[in-house]
Amino acid sequence: MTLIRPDDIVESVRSALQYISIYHAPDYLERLVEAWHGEQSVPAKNAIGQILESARLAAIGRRPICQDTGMVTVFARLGQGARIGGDRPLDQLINEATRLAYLDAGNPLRASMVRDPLFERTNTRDNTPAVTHVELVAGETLELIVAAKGGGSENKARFTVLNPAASVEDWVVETVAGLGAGWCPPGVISIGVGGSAEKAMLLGKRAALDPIDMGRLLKEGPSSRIEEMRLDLYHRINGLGIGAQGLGGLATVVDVKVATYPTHAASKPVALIPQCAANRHAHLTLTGEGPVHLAPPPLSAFPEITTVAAGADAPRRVNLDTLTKEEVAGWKIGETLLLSGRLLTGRDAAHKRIAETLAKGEDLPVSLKGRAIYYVGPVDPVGDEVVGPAGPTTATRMDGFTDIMLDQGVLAMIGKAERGAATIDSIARHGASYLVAVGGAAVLVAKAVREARLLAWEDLGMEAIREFVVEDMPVTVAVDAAGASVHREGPARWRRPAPAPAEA
Ligand SMILES: O=C(O)C[C@H](O)C(=O)O
Repeated sequence: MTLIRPDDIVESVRSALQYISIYHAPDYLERLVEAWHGEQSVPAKNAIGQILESARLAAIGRRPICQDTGMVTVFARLGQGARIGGDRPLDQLINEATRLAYLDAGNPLRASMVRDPLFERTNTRDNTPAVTHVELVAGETLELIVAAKGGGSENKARFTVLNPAASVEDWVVETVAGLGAGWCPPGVISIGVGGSAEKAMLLGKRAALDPIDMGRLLKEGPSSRIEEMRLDLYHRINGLGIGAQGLGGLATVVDVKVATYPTHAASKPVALIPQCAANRHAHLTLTGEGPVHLAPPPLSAFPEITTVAAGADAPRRVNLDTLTKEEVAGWKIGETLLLSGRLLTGRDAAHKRIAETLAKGEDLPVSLKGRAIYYVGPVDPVGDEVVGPAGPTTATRMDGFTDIMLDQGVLAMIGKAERGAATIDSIARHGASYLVAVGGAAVLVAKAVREARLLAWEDLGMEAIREFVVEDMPVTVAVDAAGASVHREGPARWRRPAPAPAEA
C-alpha cells in the first residue's frame, strides 16, 4: 500500500495552482499561434495577438495570465492501493493548498470566491473553498487534475436533455451561436453526453482538461465516430464567425472535446462546457515519493507578437480627462483607441451598490459625470507594480445597470463581450459608447496603468471602486454612439458554411 503524505498533496497542489496561473498550456498556445497566423479579421487577429503578447509578459514576469485566477477545481483519482496519511480529508488539504497558492507573497492571485452565494456574497479573501471531485480507482497512486476555471466561461456552461433521436451536434452549434463572447473565445468547447444530469456535466468538465489534439485530428483525419463528430463540430462552430472575443473572425474554437457514458433509453443528457483562453490545468501523479513540481515551459514557447500599429495606421489617441459627447460621436465600431487619463473601475458588486445608493436618495462616493468606467476586478499588485493583471470582465452582466450609469453621465464603458439590445439602444440614446479590452490579455492591460488608487467601498475587495490613470490603454469600439455593435456586425460578416466532410 502506497502512503501519500498530506504535506506532499498540499505542496503539489499549491505549486500547480501557482504554475497554471502563470503559464498558458503549451498545447493551447500552439493552436492559438496557428489561429493567429490564419486569422483574416483584423480586430480578431489583433485580439489573439494581444492574448499571445500578454501570455509572454505573464511568463516573463511570473504573474497571472488573467486577472480572474479562477475557481479551483480538482479531479482526484485515488488508487485503492494508496492511502492518504493523517486524518485531514482530501478536500481540506486542497483548500489549504488553495489558500497558500492564492496568498503567495511573490505572486498573489485574485480571491474570487464568495461565501453564501444567495445573500451576502462576501468574498472569502483566500479563494477557498475549492471544488473537489474524488474517484476511487485501481492502482497505487493519487492522480490529480488541478484546474482554475474563470467565471466568464463557467457562466456559459449549458445543459439539456435531448430526445434520444435528436442531434447533439445541432443543439451544440445552436447553443454556441447564442452564447455570446463572455466565455472568451478562442477556446475549447467540451461536450459530455450520457449518464445522468450530473454525470454529463462532470464528463464535459473533465474532458475540457484533456490535451489539445485538434491539430493532429485535422492532419490525420478521424479514426472513430467521436472524432468525426469533433471535427464536424469544430468546423461548424468556427463557421459561425464568432471569432476571438466575439469580434467576428475565423477562429472561435481551437479544439472540441466529446466524452460519453451509457445512459437511460429514454434520455440523452448533454452538457456543454466552454473553456476560455486562460485554459489552466495541470496533471499530477503522486506516487508516495514526495511532492510533484512542474518545470516551467521554455520562454521560446511564448511567441513575440507586437499588436499596436504605428505610423499611418496608428490608432486614435483619446484623452479621458477631456472626453466629450462630440468626441465620442466620432468613434466607429471596430476602431482601436488608445486611452490615456483617469478611468474609474467598478464591476458587479459596485454597480449593485451604486443602484442601491441612488435608490435610497443618497449621494455616490464619486461623481460619474463625463467619466469612463472600466469593468474590472484586478489582482493585487506586488513589488513595483501599480496594479496586478487587470483584464476586463463580462460587460453583459452590467446591462441591467447601464441606464442608471448613463443617466449619471457616464460617457464610455469598457468591458468584454456583447451588450443586449436594450443596452445598445440606451447607449445610442445617451450618445455614449461601449469599448472592449481583450479578455485574457490582463498583463498587457495592466502595463498601461500608471497609477491606481482605491476610491470607495474597500469591503468589496477586488470589486471596489478604484481610479486608474492609464496611458495608451488599447481598446476597440464595440458599440458606437449611433448604436452599431461590432458583436452583431462582426460575426454576421464572417459567418460561412462549414466545409462538406470530404473538404474538411
Ligand atoms: O472575474 C473576472 O475578472 C472576469 C470573469 O471571469 C469574466 O470573464 O466575466
